[in-house]
Amino acid sequence: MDNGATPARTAPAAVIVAIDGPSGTGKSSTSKAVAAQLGLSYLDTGAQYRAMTWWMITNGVDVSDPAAVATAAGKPMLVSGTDPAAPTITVDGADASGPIRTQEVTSKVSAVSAVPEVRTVVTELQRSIASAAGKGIVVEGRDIGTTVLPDADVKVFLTASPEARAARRSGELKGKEATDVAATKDALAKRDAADSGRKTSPLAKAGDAVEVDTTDLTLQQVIECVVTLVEEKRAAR
Ligand SMILES: Nc1ncnc2c1ncn2[C@@H]1O[C@H](COP(=O)(O)OP(=O)(O)OP(=O)(O)O)[C@@H](O)[C@H]1O
Ligand SMILES: Nc1ccn([C@H]2C[C@H](O)[C@@H](COP(=O)(O)O)O2)c(=O)n1
Repeated sequence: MDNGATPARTAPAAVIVAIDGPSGTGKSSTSKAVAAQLGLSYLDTGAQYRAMTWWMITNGVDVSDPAAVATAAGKPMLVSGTDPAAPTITVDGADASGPIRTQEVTSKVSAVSAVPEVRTVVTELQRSIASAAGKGIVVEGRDIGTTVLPDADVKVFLTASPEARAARRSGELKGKEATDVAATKDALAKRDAADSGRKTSPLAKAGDAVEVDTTDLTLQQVIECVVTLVEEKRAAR
């Protein structure tokens, strides 16, 4: 600009970050912290599938019957709040953040989320939330980089050894439900097998995702790694 005028400042383009991986690899903790640090929105897509499952259970839908689940898939109204400091999820206006974390929902969510009609409804919702996030968003789940947001700017696939994941989860559950590491490891393995083995958008690493093994990393190190990937991407634009 050579006319002496101050160049107009343009807002940085929205950045879309997809974080996928098996259960207990640190997706939620990492995604929330990265979003908060970078001023982005945050979406927990697992919470949406859990909310759908909770609605099915409380409305008497037989979750072992894919046809019944498919018929009901469009009925609940799911709303996700995307503030990383206080993410929320409501179903038909009711706060579902507590009920979706019960053992019953955890044991049934893989069956419900395997039903293609459920995935169609939830995927559409996820895309509309991502496209409305003005500054950008960190979206975590199982199929974000492969299916929901295949054009995401940054894709990360988190992994960790089964032992590390079970130990992390057992630590969380102490005094509440199960505390047995072996049982937790078993339950995680079962859920991962179901999530990876389903036909429609299974848990998978996108070809262009950066894989980060978090087994021997602290949560802070994982957060820094993802923040760096996002900053590098922004700098290269
Ligand atoms: N790198 C890490 N080192 C140690 N503990 C960690 C690390 N990352 C996450 N954790 C802890 O592990 C537990 C599981 O993490 P988190 O809920 O973020 O995983 P997740 O991948 O989102 O799991 P899920 O898919 O089941 O929701 C939490 O208690 C979290 O604090
Ligand atoms: N994008 C996603 C996110 C989650 N799911 C399913 C599979 C998980 O077992 C379940 C609960 O997720 P979590 O809260 O453990 O992250 O939801 C999926 O199919 N696709």
